[in-house]
Amino acid sequence: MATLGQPRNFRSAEPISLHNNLVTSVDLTKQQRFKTSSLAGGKRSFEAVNNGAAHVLNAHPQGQFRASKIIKCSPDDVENVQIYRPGSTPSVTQHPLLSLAHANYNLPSQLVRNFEILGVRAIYPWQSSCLMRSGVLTQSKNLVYTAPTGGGKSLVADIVLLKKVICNPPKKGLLILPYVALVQEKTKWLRKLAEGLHKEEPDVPGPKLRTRLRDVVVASFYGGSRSKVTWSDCDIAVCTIEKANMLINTAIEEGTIGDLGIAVCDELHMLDDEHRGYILELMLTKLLTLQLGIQLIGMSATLANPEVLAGWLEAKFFVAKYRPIPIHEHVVYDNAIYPNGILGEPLRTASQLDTSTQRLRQPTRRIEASLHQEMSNPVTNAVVALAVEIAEQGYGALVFCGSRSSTQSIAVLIARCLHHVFVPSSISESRLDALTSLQTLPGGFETALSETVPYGVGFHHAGLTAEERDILAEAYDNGTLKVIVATCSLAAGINLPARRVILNSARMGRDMVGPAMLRQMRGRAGRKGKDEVGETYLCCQKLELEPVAELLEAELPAVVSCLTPEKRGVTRAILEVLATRMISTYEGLQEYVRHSLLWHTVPNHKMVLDMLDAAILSLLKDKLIEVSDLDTYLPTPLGSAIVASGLTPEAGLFVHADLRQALTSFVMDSEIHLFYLFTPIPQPTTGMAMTQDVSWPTFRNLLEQLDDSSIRALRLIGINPALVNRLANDGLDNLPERNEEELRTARVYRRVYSTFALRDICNEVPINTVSLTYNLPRGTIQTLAQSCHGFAAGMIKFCQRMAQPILRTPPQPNDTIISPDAQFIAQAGTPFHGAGRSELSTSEASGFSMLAAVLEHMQSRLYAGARADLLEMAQVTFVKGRMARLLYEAGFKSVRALSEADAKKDILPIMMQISGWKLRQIERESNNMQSEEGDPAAEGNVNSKEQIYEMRRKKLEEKMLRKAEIMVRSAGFIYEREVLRSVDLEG
Ligand SMILES: Nc1ncnc2c1ncn2[C@@H]1O[C@H](COP(=O)(O)OP(=O)(O)OP(=O)(O)O)[C@@H](O)[C@H]1O
Repeated sequence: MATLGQPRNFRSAEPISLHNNLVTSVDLTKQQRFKTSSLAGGKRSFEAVNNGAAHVLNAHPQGQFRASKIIKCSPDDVENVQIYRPGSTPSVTQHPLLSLAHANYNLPSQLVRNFEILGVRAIYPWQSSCLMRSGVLTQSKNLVYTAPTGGGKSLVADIVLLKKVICNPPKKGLLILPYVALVQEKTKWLRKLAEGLHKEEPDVPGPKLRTRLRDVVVASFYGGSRSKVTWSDCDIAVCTIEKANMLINTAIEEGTIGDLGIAVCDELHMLDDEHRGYILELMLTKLLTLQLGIQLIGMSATLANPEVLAGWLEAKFFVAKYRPIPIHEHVVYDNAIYPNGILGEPLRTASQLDTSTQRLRQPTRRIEASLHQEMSNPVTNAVVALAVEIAEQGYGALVFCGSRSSTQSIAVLIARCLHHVFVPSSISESRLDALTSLQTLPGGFETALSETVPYGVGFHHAGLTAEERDILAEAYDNGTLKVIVATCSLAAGINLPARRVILNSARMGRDMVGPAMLRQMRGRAGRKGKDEVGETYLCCQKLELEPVAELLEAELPAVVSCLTPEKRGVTRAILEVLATRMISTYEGLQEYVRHSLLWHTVPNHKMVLDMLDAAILSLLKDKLIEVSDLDTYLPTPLGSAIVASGLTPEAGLFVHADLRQALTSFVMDSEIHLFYLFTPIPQPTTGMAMTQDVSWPTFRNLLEQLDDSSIRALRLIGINPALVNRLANDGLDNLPERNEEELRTARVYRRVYSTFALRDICNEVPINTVSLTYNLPRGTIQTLAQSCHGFAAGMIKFCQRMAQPILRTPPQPNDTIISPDAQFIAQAGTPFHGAGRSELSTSEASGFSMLAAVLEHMQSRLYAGARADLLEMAQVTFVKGRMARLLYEAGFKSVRALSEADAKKDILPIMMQISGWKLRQIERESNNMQSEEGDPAAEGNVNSKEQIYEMRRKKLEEKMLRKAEIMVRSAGFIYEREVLRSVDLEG
């Protein structure tokens, strides 16, 4: 007989006993005893609901929609997750080194306390060995390490990073992560860990050394971030890969790179990511080449060759196999569940299932076929049944789907099956709260969520806005939602309470997921501190068994360099080190490539040196670098502008051509030309928006609505309205992209299409309308607006650099060797040679300076999403686009006026006006809820639809009032700041 630990939320207070370890999830759910007063309906017992369902399955399709039952069929059934025992971890009394307070770690006591507050009372033995044995904490050695997902890797890096930054006051730390969501999550976590921690730093310079204590500042840096914190203001910068590279470039150029004490790179396997891995490599190679003693830490759960990467990073390496919560894996097909690896042998091939031992052929459980048309597909039937089963027990399920549309449809099915599950009123209220938060988002919300969230189900994909995704992820994290159906956007590194991870097929889009992604997805199950049990179910069609079995057995591929000629090459890397003035000689460049992963993994070093020569030549040809009179390499203003704005050389040349054209014939009487210059150029790394297909009929309609000067601007940019007309009439999808010229043309048309969407956002068109007009998801539109913000900042920098003369530092004594090819070019007297040649004419430089000023003005409009007259107001929290306009029209034309407003009397009515459509939605939903649950009178204390509506309207009003109060306070702060600034200026 086994007993359960204290269950969460839905569970009875009494531990439930399991007979012979065979009690099923359904049995457990039947034993649930809790009183509820659900907003949605009556108080029928589980049995009543369940039995009733059998008889009237199709009579009330909405109310009686049921997930299929899962039935035990093997005596070895260990499916009931409750009987799994998490592996035990030795205690601090057994092993004193497992306490972070141990003198060997020499950590500030406040840091140890903060870890304890966050649930880390003892570290795992492998974490302790990794910290001590590698000398990483005591001797600042570089380290590459790997441990299974959820094995506690981040914690090791957190300790090293924080210790380094706190105990070496002048030093800063950099934490590099691949995704914005991870950057945000990690920033919050590190801020909690750094609470109450101080750095000692010199107070006033002088003969007497006086010090003061200063808080540790953790800041995040990512494209589209609105944070004003700079590198110099923070101690720990948590960044995406691209932002980290830009910070490092700036620090090298400004001579402050010596302040960097440690760089931690999480998800190190991203090195071989097709689009972004090479940036990680060229960045780490810079830090290695500098030889400044910057400590490098790299980690990942999916590294096949950590020793190679450790060799490259001059690091110790450490491999851990420990996972505090083991994951129990299953394969599901044809409505049958098979364990993978848990009953002995893992599943090696598909045929093994049919021909091998009885033990493996026999599924442990079966899922009844569904009578519902919507679940006739066995994969859908299994996914829904498995998710509903665990949600009914009160635990979290994370379901991964291959496409955005399937996340939504599966979530709706799961939610329909959960209609009958009763939940405590506190939970149903927090679900309604989450729904209200979604409904009050200024960018609108995905209405299908109102079918799922009240039943504890959400879906999550890149088509939703960031705010929607945040609300859903938070609601799932705090137990309000029990199921999240997501694309792989939620796969990497995220810490969520998923007891059960379910894969709705092993495909993401058209392709099979790779072994690394599969591990990442499955690794979301059973995370310490979030849940004590983890299990995964990979559901597939029978036809797919062979590739699925291969996938399950596949070894992780070795991480390789993306700087090879057939991938990204070394041109960008070489331009960056020259443009930041880190290197100026051929010898220096050779030294740089010798520090690359490419050099460490490609046996043919001559090939790497040839690549270097080819890159130098191509940069010279494109006039991005030049050879000085002293035979060193220098960046041209263009090369320097490209690096400062974070572009690739190729994208930089494209932008430069556009900007030069804008200088010669800028159409000032239309905004379209300016918006075009702010639209990120279509390339894979700039996000989904750039790769979307153009709807030619929409393009034609948009052109037809333009005035003459806008058409003139577009013609100058390269748009031919007759061609758009033809494409729209012929019903063609895309322009051909067979050669350079065609590629450029297609790029210009796609970019202009995005420009229209951007113009609409800045002209206060609601995001919903923009989404409908361009047939793009709201999340994509939001990503476009956000990436434009970063791109615009890059364009301004680009123009400023083009307007600045390049500072020429005197060469060092040994800085005289240039590559043989470059020498040849120099001797042949090509126009690339000689200082000053590439400097721009004064008129061109002042043209760029003017352009920078104009772009700077437009950047504020982009930021605000509002027209020029509303810019001041749009600085206020929650005042964006349409809200700014309504306040303006109601007489609040300045920040000062808003700061003096009465939140309840003046602002709340305006906010409720904006929420008119939300009220209508609430009304519709209240009607539905009431009618779905039958006759309220018969059910006793069920709320009437008016009561439901009124309750939700009040909630909405309360929420709006809170927002209005924040708005007025924020206006007050801004006004005060302005007054202080003007006093300063006068002073
Ligand atoms: N020693 C510990 N004691 C208690 N909880 C821990 C310990 N180490 C890590 N955890 C917790 O375990 C969870 C997973 O840890 P962490 O995120 O560090 O794993 P990871 O190996 O980096 O995972 P992934 O590869 O999936 O990103 C977190 O909630 C973390 O706080």
